[in-house]
Amino acid sequence: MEPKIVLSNVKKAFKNKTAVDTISFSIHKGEVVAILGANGAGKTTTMMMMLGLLEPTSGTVQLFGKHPKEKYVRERIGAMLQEVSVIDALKVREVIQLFRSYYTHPLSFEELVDFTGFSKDELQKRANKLSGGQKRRLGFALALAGDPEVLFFDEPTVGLDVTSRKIFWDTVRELKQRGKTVLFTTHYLQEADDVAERVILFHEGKIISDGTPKEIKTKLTKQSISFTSDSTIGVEELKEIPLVTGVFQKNERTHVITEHTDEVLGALFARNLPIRNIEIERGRLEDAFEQLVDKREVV
Ligand SMILES: Nc1ncnc2c1ncn2[C@@H]1O[C@H](COP(=O)(O)OP(=O)(O)OP(=O)(O)O)[C@@H](O)[C@H]1O
Repeated sequence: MEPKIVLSNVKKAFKNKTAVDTISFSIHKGEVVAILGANGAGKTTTMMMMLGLLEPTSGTVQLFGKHPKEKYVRERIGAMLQEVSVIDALKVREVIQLFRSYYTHPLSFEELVDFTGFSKDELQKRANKLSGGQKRRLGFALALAGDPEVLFFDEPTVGLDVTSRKIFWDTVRELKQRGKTVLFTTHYLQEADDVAERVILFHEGKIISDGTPKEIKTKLTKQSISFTSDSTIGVEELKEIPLVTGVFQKNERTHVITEHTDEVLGALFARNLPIRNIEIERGRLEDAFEQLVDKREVV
């Protein structure tokens, strides 16, 4: 089956800044994909190019085999961006109905309300009276209004309380069940791990990893032995221990990365190093992420 989204060697440069640097990936029907990265990594710029709101400096973006701006594409995608601007003078109910009217086969009003959890009172509120979280939920309803095949969410849960977050992710799971393709950006590692089956990791405009959360974890988070020490232990000394693949310091703890914890632990003791509070950790996406992007990593 043809991929729904194809980016080929896409680059976006602003005046003196390359926001996205020659990236390529394809996304197929039914995938739920997280674009993960720290602030400024290029996630939003990439999403804007997929939506046809920004043109790449070079390379191509195709949705359904076409340019993102084509009507065929517009009718099949829905998006919720960081800034939700709504028509202030209308009530929530009216905005939702208005958006439904733009599409040939919209989702039913009841379904949209159900998905976004709006109460009767909230539906009567004017859009300009909504809280940040409510606005976001309205943005979600509007993204879904046309019953799109592909959905884009830029930092969807920023500003949502715990309950709204849960409603949102439950809905994304439901959308997946219905065969929808979902792309979302986040810098919450936990969200990517919980919800996405594929994580594309961005760092300084480049893709530095693309795989399942599990693949990322096994690829990157070798086991790590961490400890504290009263006296400074030279990084070089630790790096010299056989089977050690990395050493970094974080929150007063020294982390030694290895796939062979037993042997390395043995070597640490054999050297009589003054280490305390030893912990062995494995495979947290959080750590994988830090290992990838954190300049503090020494090896
Ligand atoms: N219109 C613009 N003009 C100049 N530089 C820009 C523009 N838009 C984005 N940038 C820069 O490009 C880089 C990537 O920005 P982008 O918004 O895509 O990152 P992001 O990963 O989405 O981050 P965030 O989570 O903060 O939204 C940043 O350094 C940003 O300052």
